[in-house]
Amino acid sequence: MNQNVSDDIIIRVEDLTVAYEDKPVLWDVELDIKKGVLMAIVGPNGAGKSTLIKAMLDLLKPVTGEVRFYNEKYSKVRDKIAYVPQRGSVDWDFPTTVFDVVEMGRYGKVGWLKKVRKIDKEKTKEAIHKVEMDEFSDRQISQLSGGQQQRVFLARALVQDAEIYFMDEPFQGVDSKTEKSIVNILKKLRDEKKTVIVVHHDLQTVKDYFDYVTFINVSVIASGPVEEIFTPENIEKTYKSKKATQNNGNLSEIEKER
Ligand SMILES: Nc1ncnc2c1ncn2[C@@H]1O[C@H](COP(=O)(O)OP(=O)(O)OP(=O)(O)O)[C@@H](O)[C@H]1O
Repeated sequence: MNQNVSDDIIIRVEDLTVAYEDKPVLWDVELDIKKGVLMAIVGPNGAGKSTLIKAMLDLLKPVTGEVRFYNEKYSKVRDKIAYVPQRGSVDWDFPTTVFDVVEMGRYGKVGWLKKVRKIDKEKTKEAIHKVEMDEFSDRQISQLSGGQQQRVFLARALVQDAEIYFMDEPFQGVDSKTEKSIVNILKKLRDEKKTVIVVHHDLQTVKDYFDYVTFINVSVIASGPVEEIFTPENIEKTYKSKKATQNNGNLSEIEKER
């Protein structure tokens, strides 16, 4: 293999199969991701998009396969990786302020029991400013709109100064102004040579927002530059496949189908 090409690849997913109980939701996923891409992960409901991200971040144990970042296990490089989970996965009634939630993003750098330094406060303020939430800094998180919650999540990821960002549906439930400003932040990260991987729902905006796309429906259907891969054929293959909807079988039944 061309040395430069392989050097470019910073995330490698090999032969990844993930099941809940004995129901497989990802099957033999193979995926290479290059440094500096802004990539959408696209596929129908239940296709396994969130599961893929969670398995990559060691939040789920795969049946088979492995994921490597910079040729290392996730546990070795976790401080280089930031994750924005789905907004709905968090208890927004927890009594805490915007500033405190964003500052928590620094704990990976500070250590839980150490004192937050001046630099951490400054970085927190800077991230809140980037997502245009300055005036809400002292507000309780229970008193935010959906779009504002999403901005807080984003700031919490930005404050980590990571190299790789995973985001699970960052545009869900936000207005178009917030969506545009989030897209601008993602593009800026890409321009700074960060790698940004986003679970995304809206096929209409893939071409405008992203430069790489991965189509997934239980397995990877296609992955690569948007201009090459975002074709009607691949969209049809991904969305017409009944894999995700019919996939009620167990591991051995799926194996028979192959
Ligand atoms: N904790 C769980 N236990 C059992 N099954 C689960 C669990 N989480 C997800 N699933 C199932 O796994 C499949 C893939 O779910 P996943 O959330 O990864 O899909 P997705 O592509 O992100 O879907 P969506 O676009 O609807 O968010 C679905 O059939 C879902 O019902």
